[in-house]
Amino acid sequence: MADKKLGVIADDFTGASDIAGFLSENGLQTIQINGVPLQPLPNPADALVISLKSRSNPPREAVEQSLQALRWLQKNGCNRFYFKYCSTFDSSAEGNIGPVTDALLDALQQDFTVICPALPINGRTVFNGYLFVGNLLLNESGMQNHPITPMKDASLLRLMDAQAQGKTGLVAYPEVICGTESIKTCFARLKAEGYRYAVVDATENSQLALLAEAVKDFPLVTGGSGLAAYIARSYDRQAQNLPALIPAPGKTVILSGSCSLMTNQQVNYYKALAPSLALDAEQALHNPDYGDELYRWVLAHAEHKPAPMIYATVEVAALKQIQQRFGVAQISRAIEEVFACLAVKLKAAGFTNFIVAGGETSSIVVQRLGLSAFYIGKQIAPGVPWLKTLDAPVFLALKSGNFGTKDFFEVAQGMTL
Ligand SMILES: Nc1ncnc2c1ncn2[C@@H]1O[C@H](COP(=O)(O)OP(=O)(O)OP(=O)(O)O)[C@@H](O)[C@H]1O
Ligand SMILES: O=C(O)[C@@H](O)C(=O)CO
Repeated sequence: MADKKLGVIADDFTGASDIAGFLSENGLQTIQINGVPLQPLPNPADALVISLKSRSNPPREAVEQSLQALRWLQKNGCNRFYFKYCSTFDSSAEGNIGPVTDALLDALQQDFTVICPALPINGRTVFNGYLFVGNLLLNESGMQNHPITPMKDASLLRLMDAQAQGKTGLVAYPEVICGTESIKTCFARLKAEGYRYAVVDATENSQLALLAEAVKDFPLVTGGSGLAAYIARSYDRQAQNLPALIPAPGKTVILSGSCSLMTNQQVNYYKALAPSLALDAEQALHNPDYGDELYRWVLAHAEHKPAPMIYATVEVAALKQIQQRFGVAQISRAIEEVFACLAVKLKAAGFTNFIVAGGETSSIVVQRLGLSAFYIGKQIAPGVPWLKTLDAPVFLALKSGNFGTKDFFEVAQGMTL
């Protein structure tokens, strides 16, 4: 077990840094990589996390990218794999989680795996196969209004049945709490009955610890970052001391492209502390000079402490209006594009610390910054570590939409050296 190198395929960049943060905090030397590299990584690691931007892609593209990632991880010594998706099971109408899971199972010549998005520390729990956010069902939690992947059903069994080739069964709470052997017996029964995936209930970390033990010999596990933390613990490494990876003081910017409930609170809180500018959706779509205008505004406020913020974040009613007016895909892409161009210009102007909110937004920003890979630093909030690029003093915090408390942007900057 201890000699198995873990290869993670994450379907977005905030999700990748989420799992990388938990692996690292629980003792695994972890490197997060931007996409599928062209060459091997020289740096030693217990876990390699490939960040893809495949969550909202057409399923065929997501499958292709995930298989490329798998092949690269295999070539680079990984012999145990984790498909990381969102703890709120974010998937498009067609759904990518099912097809990618099927493709990875086939490539690894396996016929069974688990589905476990639970992340209790951030309020994501699974009971009787239903996914909860706090005490609300997923489809009543605000996630039903997600800009790109609205989640209208909380049943993980139904969601998987709609997306995947095989049958999905359940390992229910009473069987989980009986312990690892009980979970393994359920797996054996489900396999014998022709099920290909087992949704596993988990309402607390203690159940994730039992599950981590039960999947010890699985070549492929799928889930959120909660289970991964316990898989890392089972490697029995010493937890790492990470203070060196807190960013040095430097020019900092906050780019918020998330419209989640929590990001709305974080943006509102931060607006009272620092210069902030709302990104205008229409300008993003129609004004080719808009990125330059935002760039000049950020430069004019570069010395302010705490750092300036550009935000596209709006509440759900405004978001719906904007989407109806311009089209969901068009406006999402246009806004992401503006953030990406802005980040590139700011890096060229000497900005070193980027705090980005939103998975799609973070993914495009990091892709365009062209940073190859990252060491994992301290967690600012559960699931959001500071990242430092392998080869330059550039630091990133990639915040998943609903992660962090309302003072997240302030707390992140308070951690600089
Ligand atoms: N004002 C807006 N109008 C329309 N679309 C917007 C607006 N602001 C942001 N968006 C788009 O909404 C999407 C938000 O997705 P993103 O993944 O970045 O955030 P999130 O879903 O909250 O984060 P996560 O996936 O980490 O939970 C992006 O494509 C972004 O461009
Ligand atoms: O699992 C989560 O909630 C996050 O890491 C994520 O994937 C958000 O994009």
